[in-house]
Amino acid sequence: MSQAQPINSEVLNRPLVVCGPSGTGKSTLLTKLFADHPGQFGFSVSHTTRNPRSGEENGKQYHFVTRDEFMERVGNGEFLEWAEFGGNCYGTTFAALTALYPRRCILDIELQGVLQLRSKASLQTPPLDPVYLFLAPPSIETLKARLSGRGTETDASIRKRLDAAKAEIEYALQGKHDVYIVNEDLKIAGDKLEKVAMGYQGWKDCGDKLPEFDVKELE
Ligand SMILES: Nc1ncnc2c1ncn2[C@@H]1O[C@H](COP(=O)(O)OP(=O)(O)OP(=O)(O)O)[C@@H](O)[C@H]1O
Repeated sequence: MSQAQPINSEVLNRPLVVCGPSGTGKSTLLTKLFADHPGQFGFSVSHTTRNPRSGEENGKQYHFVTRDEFMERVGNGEFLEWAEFGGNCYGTTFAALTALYPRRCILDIELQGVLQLRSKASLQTPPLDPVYLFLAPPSIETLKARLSGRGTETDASIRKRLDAAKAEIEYALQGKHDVYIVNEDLKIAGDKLEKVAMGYQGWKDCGDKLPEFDVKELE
């Protein structure tokens, strides 16, 4: 990707929401994007009710809060998305996003978070206008191979991820994202992600057509 292409500065104010099934390659591609553009992008610091682990600092890895404080913030409508896992609450506040300015905020959130963000973003003052990007595997077979090939998951965890992948792909097939990128070749997908994330000219139309997935293969 040529660095000489003009950057559309308006689009950089729009949070970039990177969606896609676990194992598609989100972390791989985002790590490269951040390394290629230091200081350009920011990840928000989430709130959690879980206890800090040794070495964790309040405000750095997480904002550590009590359940009462968390629920008060929920009641105040401060979260763009939140969920409870394993007895603890985790969530992203709108304030955590705006704190990143002028860096472009990148969110890597799951379907539940995307749905919450969709219903709340336009109600903010000023309204948030996220760009929703779906990173797709080239096929379900490849997704399964990448998940098991990573060597980080137990069989149970792979099963859970494939169930979630089914919902993610079914939602993507409804055509609700702004851009779709198929991660077949890392270099090609990385160049497209860079174009979208940097708001380079033509970013809206650089995406791919979704492969014809048979989601039954995920059952
Ligand atoms: N284009 C590609 N070609 C071949 N292998 C790839 C490609 N993209 C990613 N991989 C490999 O697939 C595996 C899954 O990638 P990665 O961990 O980035 O997925 P992820 O979407 O971030 O998953 P999670 O949401 O679980 O963190 C990794 O082992 C990675 O090296």
